[in-house]
Amino acid sequence: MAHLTSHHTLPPFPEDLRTAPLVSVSFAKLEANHNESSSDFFQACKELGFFYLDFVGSKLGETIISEAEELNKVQKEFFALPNEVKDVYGRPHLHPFYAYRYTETEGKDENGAPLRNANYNLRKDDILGQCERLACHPLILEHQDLFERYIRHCRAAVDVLLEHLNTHLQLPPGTLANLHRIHERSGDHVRFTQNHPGAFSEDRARSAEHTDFGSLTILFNWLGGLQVRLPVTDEWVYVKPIPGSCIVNLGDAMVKFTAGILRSNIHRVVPAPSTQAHLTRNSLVFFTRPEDKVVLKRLKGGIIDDQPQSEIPEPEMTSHEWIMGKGTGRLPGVFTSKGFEGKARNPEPPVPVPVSIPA
Ligand SMILES: O=C(O)CCC(=O)C(=O)O
Ligand SMILES: [Fe+2]
Repeated sequence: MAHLTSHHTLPPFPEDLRTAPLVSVSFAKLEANHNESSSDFFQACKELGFFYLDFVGSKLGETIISEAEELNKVQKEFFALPNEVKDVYGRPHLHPFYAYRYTETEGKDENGAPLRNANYNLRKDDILGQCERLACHPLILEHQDLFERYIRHCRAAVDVLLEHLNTHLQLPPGTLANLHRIHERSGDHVRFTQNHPGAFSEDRARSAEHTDFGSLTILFNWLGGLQVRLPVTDEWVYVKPIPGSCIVNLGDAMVKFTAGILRSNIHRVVPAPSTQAHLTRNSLVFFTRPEDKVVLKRLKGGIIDDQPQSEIPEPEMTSHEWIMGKGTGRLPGVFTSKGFEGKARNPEPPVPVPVSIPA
């Protein structure tokens, strides 16, 4: 059988490693409104906030997989460019968040320059022509059509998930969809990421701990290195990449909308494990966020109304304010279902210093 993905070209994820018990949900079954799959999906959104979305057998899903493989090639090409070329599209001069950013590692390239762990955030509204476009590298423009298709397809998949959530939460029809209309300005974006091999460092791992701050994240990775902290034991465990599936996780906005019914789980990226540790690691992330103007607060209706009221009043922020605050370090700490955690532990330096890269 032809391989849908390039995972088989890489050394396998180690067999003996403890991994996170992510449930696998068939996207084709969700598209067909299969009841049991929909219940499994909702359970996973409440309990761990992370699950595999198996795209095999879905036309849309398999299209997304092949586009992710194409974009993975594009990102490798981008990161291989000379640093001074990438720096043109860097933060903060381009944009405080939708830009290229990096941290230097101890490793050196063939010219003796420090190797960089980096990411490059590319805004949905730039790619779909919904705002004045930020400058981007010509490679991005060359693949305009691929980016556009990828964003529209990921968004179509996200819309299916939002619809199932809406039903389980017993919200009036279209409530979540109306907070995430693709043609409205939002912080949705594609992220390229690259990390070079390096020894595990407790400090670095800790500074990488984060929750995603939007609604739903569609993540493709090819090597291990992603870890989630298990809700009950607080143990950090690896998430094994599965060919044909993406990893979906929920972000802070979904916790706020549902007064804590849904979970935005803490996670981090550490060096790839043993058999894969010598390889440079890439991941491709599509973040969905609520529309910029949406105020992040509990929604009214359905089973959310049965949730207890929070005793500590939280400041109400728009989605845009929340993203920019979290994305640029003005809102330090990790947001969990209990509120902010570890504020003092992870103070992200303010721009323009290159920073470690939370979502
Ligand atoms: O690289 C990964 O596997 C996860 C990346 C991630 O969590 C993020 O960019 O928010
Ligand atoms: Fe993340």
